[in-house]
Amino acid sequence: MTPELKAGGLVLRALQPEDAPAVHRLINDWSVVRMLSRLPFPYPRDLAEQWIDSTRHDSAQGSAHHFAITRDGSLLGAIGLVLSDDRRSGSLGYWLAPSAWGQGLTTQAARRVIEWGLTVLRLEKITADAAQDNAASLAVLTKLGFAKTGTSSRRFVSRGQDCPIDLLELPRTTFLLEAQPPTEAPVPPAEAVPVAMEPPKPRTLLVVAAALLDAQGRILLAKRPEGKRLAGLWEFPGGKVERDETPEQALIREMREELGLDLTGSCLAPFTFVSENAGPFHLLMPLYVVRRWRGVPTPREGQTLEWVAATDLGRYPMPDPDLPLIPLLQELLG
Ligand SMILES: Nc1nc2c([nH]c(=O)n2[C@H]2C[C@H](O)[C@@H](COP(=O)(O)OP(=O)(O)OP(=O)(O)O)O2)c(=O)[nH]1
Repeated sequence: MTPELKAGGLVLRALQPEDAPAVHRLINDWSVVRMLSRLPFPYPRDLAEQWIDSTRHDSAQGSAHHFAITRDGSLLGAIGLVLSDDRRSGSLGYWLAPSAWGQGLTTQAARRVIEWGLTVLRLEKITADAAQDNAASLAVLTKLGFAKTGTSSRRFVSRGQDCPIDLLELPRTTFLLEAQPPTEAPVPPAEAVPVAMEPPKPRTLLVVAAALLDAQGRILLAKRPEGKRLAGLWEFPGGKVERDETPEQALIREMREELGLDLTGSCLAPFTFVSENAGPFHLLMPLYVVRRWRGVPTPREGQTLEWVAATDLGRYPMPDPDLPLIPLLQELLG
């Protein structure tokens, strides 16, 4: 299913039948239609209804995800990812009403959809194309890190002619490596910065996490909320170790802040650790196994919580560094 995503002040959500009048009004504009290859001009009202229906069907099948781009409840445009048959790549398409142009909104919406596609859907790359005279769209794609892979030509129904198009591609690694570091990542003290102008080394981020186990041996996973880095991915509850904390103190604090649990006096059994390149930083994450605590896990930071059997862990999209933990936990709990 197509989730709701947040991007700055924008809400990206599945299209609804009630959107048809607004979709029709906004697309039925020469400056929009002339850049969309398959649509006629004038754009008939029933095509808007048919298109919305088809997006809902695609979403149920998982073959494509189309989002209405909305701000304060008003529809401004749409953006979508059509997946390849093997579901390893997605083709990005979008349109925005002229009244919303020039505010960076397409870039904002596209960045969030791309991030979601590359992390939650685990796509390997995103492709896109644009008419060569669509300078605004090509600028957006370049800003997002897309690189031109070739050219082609396509029939534009509204223009009644074949037009040259640029083909572009954004590999998963490019996008994830260019992601901004989290704002609260520790900054090395000034005296530790070498004077020589060497390229900056990846910073190591120390994060503690817990595999909380219930009486049936299920593990508590938390889905990262919209607005955070890696939103929509499932993780082991935990967080960054502050400068003056031990990992165990940090874990006790995080469990209280995130889940309302009291772990003081509980056995915090070190299980294993992750040491992985996580894009903008290097992640060092000890994982503790915890079977006893006081309180009932309650999502206090907008997360979604689920108790998951070890055998089902693979069904929950997780950050890359967590993947090796899955077979280890399955072995522990098998
Ligand atoms: N808690 C947790 N974090 C993980 C896991 N896997 C993984 O890559 N991480 C990353 C995501 C974050 O970049 C970082 C955890 O930091 P955090 O949860 O305290 O902070 P955050 O980025 O959510 O953001 P913020 O609260 O500082 O805004 O470690 C995991 O299984 N559990």
